[in-house]
Amino acid sequence: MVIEEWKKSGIATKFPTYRNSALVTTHSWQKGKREDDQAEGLWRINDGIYDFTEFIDKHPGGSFWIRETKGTDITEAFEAHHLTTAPEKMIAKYWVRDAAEPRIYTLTLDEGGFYKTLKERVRKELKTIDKTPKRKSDLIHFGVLVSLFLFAIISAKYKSLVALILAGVALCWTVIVSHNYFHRRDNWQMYAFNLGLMNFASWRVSHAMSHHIYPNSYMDLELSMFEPLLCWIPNPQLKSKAMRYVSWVTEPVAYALAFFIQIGTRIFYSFRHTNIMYWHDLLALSIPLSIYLGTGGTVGLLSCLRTWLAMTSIASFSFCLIGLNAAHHDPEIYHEGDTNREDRDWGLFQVDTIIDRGDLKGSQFLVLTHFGDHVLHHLFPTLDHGLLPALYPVLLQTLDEFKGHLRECNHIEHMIGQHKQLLRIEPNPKPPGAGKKEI
Ligand code: HEM
Repeated sequence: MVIEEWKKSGIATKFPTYRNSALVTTHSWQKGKREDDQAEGLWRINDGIYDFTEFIDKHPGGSFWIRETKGTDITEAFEAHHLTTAPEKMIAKYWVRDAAEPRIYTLTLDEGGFYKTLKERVRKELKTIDKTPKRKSDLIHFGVLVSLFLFAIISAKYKSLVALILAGVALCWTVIVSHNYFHRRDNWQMYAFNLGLMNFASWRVSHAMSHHIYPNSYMDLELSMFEPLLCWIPNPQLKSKAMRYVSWVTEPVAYALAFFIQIGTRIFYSFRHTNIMYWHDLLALSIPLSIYLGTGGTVGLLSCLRTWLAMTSIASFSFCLIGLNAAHHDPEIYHEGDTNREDRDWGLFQVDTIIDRGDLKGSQFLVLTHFGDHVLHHLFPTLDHGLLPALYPVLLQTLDEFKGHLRECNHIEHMIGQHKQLLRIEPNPKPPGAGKKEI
């Protein structure tokens, strides 16, 4: 089949099927991936087909990861989620046959390449570094979680706008800090992510399996979910001239409604198509309930609901303001259609799709609440953010050896860059890493 020129991906030989669905959801992404991935109904790692059915409930990281990836190519996800060598040794037992067709993904994970070299060094480094920052992350998570409930109650009881804004910001931070936890084996902290009307299980697909593995490409669900409202891919087939400028106006509305749009889409899709709701979606209701009980029933139910919806909207706005301007969108950053780096290493591709927030470095609180240390987080998503700063020396050394660059800028620069990216339709002719802002 001939692929139209604009549909050619820089990281795969196929235009993803899910992009043709009427409504883009985690379910349509997974369904499309099963059709595209040449995994023969089982699990594919490199050119091998494996049957992990027996292992689903035994997986130390939780059954979700294996169950939800059945029928797909998990090569990069498998590599990025394990720092020990144990999983690699275990898979032989589940091998079924060699795959009939070549892999559709063209990024590499070669021995001696950037990612494998860095991972080996990180594995060694982790044996020696101080692990106490992990406990500090737990405390920060607990602190923002408790404060969101306290501010919500105070806001309803005293009709305080300041407390309402603080409740919204605390909710936004709780959601972002909980993201530190849902990338790992199951734990209680990840459930707090759902307080913002989004769902950690859904985000394990759209964020951990899609965005993290294939950032800024056609396979990145976190890009396609915003289209055509906001479109960062520099391609006139995807964004009309009007849409480029209109997006600057619609953007604040999209920010304020993003959390509601997510749950609305999931409810609609569950009714019309396949259920993608979970019991833990109900956790968000603990907020209005706590407001009601915390005010001793003196505030009416309607008022409790109003406070909850208002703080959720503030949280949604703050979340987008932070998240969409955190790392990935700037004309200097690789997006689908731009010129590729010659070295196709998966880890270098991650580095090329990110400019870190330099203004957050040094503060564990700011890093956790603002998606900081983003390059290292993309490369090693299961590591607590508190451990990442200790890994910069090996990262910088390895990047130097493989002609990669760690780039940094501050929040304002990211906001300007993100808006320029919304306007951009010309592919970047320069290979990644060749621009300014290197450190
Ligand atoms: C899509 C594929 C997979 C994903 C996304 C995944 C994800 C994860 C996660 C998140 C953890 C917990 C890490 C932590 O909290 O530190 C984990 C641990 C683990 N997984 Fe997987 N896993 C996958 C496939 C597999 C397979 C196929 C095997 C072996 C047959 C395996 C074996 C293990 C083992 C032994 C651990 C505990 C030791 C370690 O973290 O290295 N996983 N996995």
